[in-house]
Amino acid sequence: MSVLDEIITGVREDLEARQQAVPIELLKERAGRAPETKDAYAALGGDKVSVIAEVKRSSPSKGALAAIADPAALAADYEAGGAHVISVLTERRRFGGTLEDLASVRAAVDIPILRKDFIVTSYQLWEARAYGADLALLIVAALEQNALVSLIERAESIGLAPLVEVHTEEELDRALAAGARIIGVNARNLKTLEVDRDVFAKIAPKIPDGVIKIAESGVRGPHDLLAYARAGADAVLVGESLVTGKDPRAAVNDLVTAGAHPSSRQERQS
Ligand SMILES: O=P(O)(O)OC[C@@H](O)[C@@H](O)c1c[nH]c2ccccc12
Repeated sequence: MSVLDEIITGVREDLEARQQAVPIELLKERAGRAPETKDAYAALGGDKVSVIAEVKRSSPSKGALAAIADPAALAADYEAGGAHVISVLTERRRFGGTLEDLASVRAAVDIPILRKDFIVTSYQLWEARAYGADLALLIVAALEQNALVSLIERAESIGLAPLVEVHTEEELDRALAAGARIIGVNARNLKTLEVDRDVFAKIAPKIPDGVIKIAESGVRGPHDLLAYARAGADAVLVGESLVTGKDPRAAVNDLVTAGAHPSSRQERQS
């Protein structure tokens, strides 16, 4: 079994317990009372390279990263540093996240929030909406094509922007065929956990104009953001280097400043 398969097996078990505890009708009611979602396309658009800052306690590759007793305070720091979107890991077993983290971050920031999890059923999209997310991650490697198509449609129909994650050209073709408008290229292979920062540059030229391109994983600082920007990234998604650093607000601000710098834009256009 690959790491991804193991994670999904655990996710399905936890999901079953939540489905027993909270019937979908109740979740839909709660989602219906949630405020309108924030515009993720606007937050990620424009000439700048946007920064998506992640709340992540641990990872399958590195184990414990940071305790993060107060995810809302961390997210508020990210926002104060200029982050454009916050990503909240809600997977419990390998990443140490919860839906309560999502709700408390929602109460603390005004920018759009991504629910980062291994979404395999629409129940999880309703959860995302009920707990305050504006975007939901859909991982192509974790989904059959018909499930991918229906989850994209369902997400959009309830006001969530789907961020569709790929790691190979074949997965990109599936994402595009399914109608993805925001595509994340993960430098980390979720089946082996290896990081290859060159994957973005290989895949990005095949993503059509008008589709938002996000480079995920492996950003250590402004240097990596600029390299991804030169390869065509509209945004970067950064976790580990922010949660393990001393000053997350300053670290986000350094990234945001690099992403706003005109020289990086000129390089991107040439
Ligand atoms: O911590 P990093 O290397 O900055 O990576 C962040 C993010 O890209 C990573 O957490 C991630 C990308 N896709 C995922 C899918 C599931 C879980 C986690 C992820």
